[in-house]
Amino acid sequence: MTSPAVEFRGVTKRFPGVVALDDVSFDVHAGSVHAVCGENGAGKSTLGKILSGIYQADAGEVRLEGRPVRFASPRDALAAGVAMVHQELAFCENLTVADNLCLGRLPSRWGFVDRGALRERARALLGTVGASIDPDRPMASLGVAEQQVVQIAAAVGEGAKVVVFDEPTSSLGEAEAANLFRLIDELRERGVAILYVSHRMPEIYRLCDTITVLRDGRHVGTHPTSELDEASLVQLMIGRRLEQYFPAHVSAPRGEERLRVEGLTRPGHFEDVSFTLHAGEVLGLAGLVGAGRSEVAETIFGIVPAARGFVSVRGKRVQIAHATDAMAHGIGFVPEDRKKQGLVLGMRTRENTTLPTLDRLSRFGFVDRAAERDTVRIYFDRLRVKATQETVTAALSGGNQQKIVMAKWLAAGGDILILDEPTRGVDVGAKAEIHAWIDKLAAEGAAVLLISSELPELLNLSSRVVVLREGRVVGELPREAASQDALLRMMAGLTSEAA
Ligand SMILES: Nc1ncnc2c1ncn2[C@@H]1O[C@H](COP(=O)(O)OP(=O)(O)OP(=O)(O)O)[C@@H](O)[C@H]1O
Repeated sequence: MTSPAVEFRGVTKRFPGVVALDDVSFDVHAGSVHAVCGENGAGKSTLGKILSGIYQADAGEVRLEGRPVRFASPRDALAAGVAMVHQELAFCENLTVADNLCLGRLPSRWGFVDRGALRERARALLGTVGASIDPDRPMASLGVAEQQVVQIAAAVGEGAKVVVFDEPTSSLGEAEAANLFRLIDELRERGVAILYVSHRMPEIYRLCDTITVLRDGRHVGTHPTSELDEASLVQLMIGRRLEQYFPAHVSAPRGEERLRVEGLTRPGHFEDVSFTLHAGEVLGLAGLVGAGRSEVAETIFGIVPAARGFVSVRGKRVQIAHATDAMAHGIGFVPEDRKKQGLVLGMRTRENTTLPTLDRLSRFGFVDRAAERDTVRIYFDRLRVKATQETVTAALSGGNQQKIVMAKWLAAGGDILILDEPTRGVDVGAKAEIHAWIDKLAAEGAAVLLISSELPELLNLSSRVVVLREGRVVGELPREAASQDALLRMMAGLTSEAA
């Protein structure tokens, strides 16, 4: 019998104060897509990083086709046939697509790089994954989906036998995700073994043949997908049953107008955007990637000013030139890109959580540390943040960082909340908690503007959905009329522009 493509044997990895992986053993087979599931901080990314040479295990062994391997770097792993597809730019940004695809084996003639041959090789590689990206484009000009396609082409070009994907769809729209799934199916057909880390249930069930669950760094089971239904999977991950993903709505009558946006325009990003947001409602903002949703949110919060248009808060026109102006008007903002806008990664989790709240927690100019700790404890417990209050935020897993951004704005208690992809990268238990929280906030009178690429999330939580396409508002649907299909058609421009 042939050996499995990958065998993890007793793999253990410690970071200061935490055992990220504790004696993990399981096999991954060639020609299969193998999901790795678990709560935030369970050790999923760490496992992928050990396999692809970014981290080294403290104990245990990884075997590739039966042979023990120990990679000192991603380059080592790639040479042995293991590639990782990253969410963030993993390439040299200022080089072209072709340079990046052929790094390490640049074709040369008489001592010079042969640009023509380079371009041809890159084009051929991109062709193998059905992509028609111009090889001369600088990497930095590519969107996330295109960058991933280039990474997959590079992996195929290197003859990778194992490819690790870590939450690859978290920044993709529906169409881009569908394209990625097609490519992953093709990799499987070629006999590649795929390790697939994700929190998104539908895609795990769409793609994966086998599911491994980690909890607190320990292996709690490996099962064929066909033998593990969703409820059992969730129970394995979080150690308890989860009754519902979406809360039963606590209905709140629509109250006074809190926010009005009129003719808001940032040329090249969005044009003439108008809507109102009322107390007690969750207003969904839908659109494809690039439709301008996040840009509108950033402008309302004062991160990038508008060229034209007005914002009114509680019936009065206001000038919001900086985030501090927005906060003074009771606006809170959970941004899409937590690393750039949501968190100071070098700070402790406690400090990040109470940044907007320090005034309230201070007396005579001194922060009341006990009150600060109590506040933080409440939100960390409810969101089940897996870190101490003193942990440096950079050391947290991605999902736990997202929970800190949520905790920060929930603690700040503004009555207008803009949430841009609030559950991105968050595990299923905390996701349900955040959903219930959004619903409760609205029931208690907050006005919530919700941006989410996960349509079920948007549809279940919003009382109305405004649709943006190419920077313009193209329609509005009340909850009763907003089906996934109707929204997708509107987002893609396949329907009349009815309001
Ligand atoms: N470089 C690091 N330094 C210190 N601690 C780390 C580091 N990387 C990970 N950890 C810790 O190891 C544990 C596992 O993290 P890991 O990123 O593997 O989790 P995960 O399952 O991928 O979570 P998520 O779903 O949130 O991405 C966490 O407690 C995390 O804080």
